[in-house]
Amino acid sequence: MSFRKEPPFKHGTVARTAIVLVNLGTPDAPTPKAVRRYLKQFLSDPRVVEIPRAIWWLILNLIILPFRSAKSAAKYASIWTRDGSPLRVHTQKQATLLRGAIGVRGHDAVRVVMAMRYGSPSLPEVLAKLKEDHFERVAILPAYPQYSGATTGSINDAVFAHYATVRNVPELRFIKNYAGHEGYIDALRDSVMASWEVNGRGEKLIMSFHGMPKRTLMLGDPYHCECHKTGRLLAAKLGLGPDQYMVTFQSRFGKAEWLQPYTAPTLEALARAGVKEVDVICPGFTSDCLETLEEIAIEAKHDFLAAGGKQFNYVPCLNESPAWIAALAEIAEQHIIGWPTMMTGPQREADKREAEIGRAAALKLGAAD
Ligand SMILES: C=CC1=C(C)c2cc3[nH]c(cc4nc(cc5[nH]c(cc1n2)c(C)c5CCC(=O)O)C(CCC(=O)O)=C4C)c(C)c3C=C
Ligand SMILES: [Fe+2]
Ligand SMILES: [Fe+2]
Repeated sequence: MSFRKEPPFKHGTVARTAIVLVNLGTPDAPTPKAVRRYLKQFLSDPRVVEIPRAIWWLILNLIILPFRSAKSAAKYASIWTRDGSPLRVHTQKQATLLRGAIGVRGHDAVRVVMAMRYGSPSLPEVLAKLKEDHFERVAILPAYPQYSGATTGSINDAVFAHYATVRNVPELRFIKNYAGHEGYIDALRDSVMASWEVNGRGEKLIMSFHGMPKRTLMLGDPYHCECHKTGRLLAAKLGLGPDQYMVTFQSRFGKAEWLQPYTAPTLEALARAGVKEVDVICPGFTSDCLETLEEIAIEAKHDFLAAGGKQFNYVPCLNESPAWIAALAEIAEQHIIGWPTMMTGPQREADKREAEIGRAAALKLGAAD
């Protein structure tokens, strides 16, 4: 086994801290070719589809990719922006704003970068660049408030796999979840209240989370529980009783049963039962993306209105909301605690002294020039 080439060792280099904001990933373009490439990588991940590999390879390559790529590309085209895929645009902006917010909190030597689990910028390329720039402490911050094996677990796999190819591995921290973090819940509450102010208040607040196969809940994945925790806390912050909100699950993929109740049929049933106005928020998505902008704000809205509903208020994702950026900074800060994050004079001096001691010891051993 050979390892990646280490950057040239230099005594006196300050060990630095980085935060990597990691999101799912998205195609590079809204074209069948780019969507196919993205879906192939995404859906080949055994954390995402837990079907025996040989059988799944046939289904994926002979059925899903040939048929789904063009259909999904058309959907992506309907939400694409001048700057690219909304998911990537928002995640990049969040990383930049988080850098500012964490700096203001006194951690001015911290670098914040974004990476994608699938597609670009890929985790291996981002982690390799941090290594090149001598970041010796790296915190992995998934863009998912609720843990699932298919999302956060898979990010961790990719980080472990990358560092398995590295000789001098940095110190690492992995943020698992923040489904109940007060700053996150407050930011969601602010979004709902802002929508209420502009659109008025619907009869029910639907909190729609991305689904997962039901089987994963039975096998011990905490995702379902964490979604309900977020839902409960958000409802409490808004003063909603149990009959004023619902937690639902969207984006079912494949034929197996997924977590229930499903978002779209629930909305249609509500419309048929006489509910005229709903508010819909997707708290598990921290950036607007295909699943929120197309599946909810376009498709689900259309279906709700077609079933007799009169007003569908889509509450945008947290995106770059100041309350969310502040929450992200707080979450990150709680996890980099104890790491050097400030470029103070004494810190620099201490680093220099430490480097001199190291260099002297290395010289003695004949391991430095
Ligand atoms: C927020 C958490 C997410 C979980 C949990 C999740 C599980 C999961 N997803 C699929 C299949 C697909 N998801 C797709 C898009 C997509 N999924 C998430 C997030 C979660 N997925 C996001 C943010 C997005 C949008 C990406 C974007 O580019 O905007 C897609 C691709 C789109 C499409 O073709 O419909 C698929 C496929 C599975 C199978 C799964 C759990 C097992
Ligand atoms: Fe998904
Ligand atoms: Fe979808």
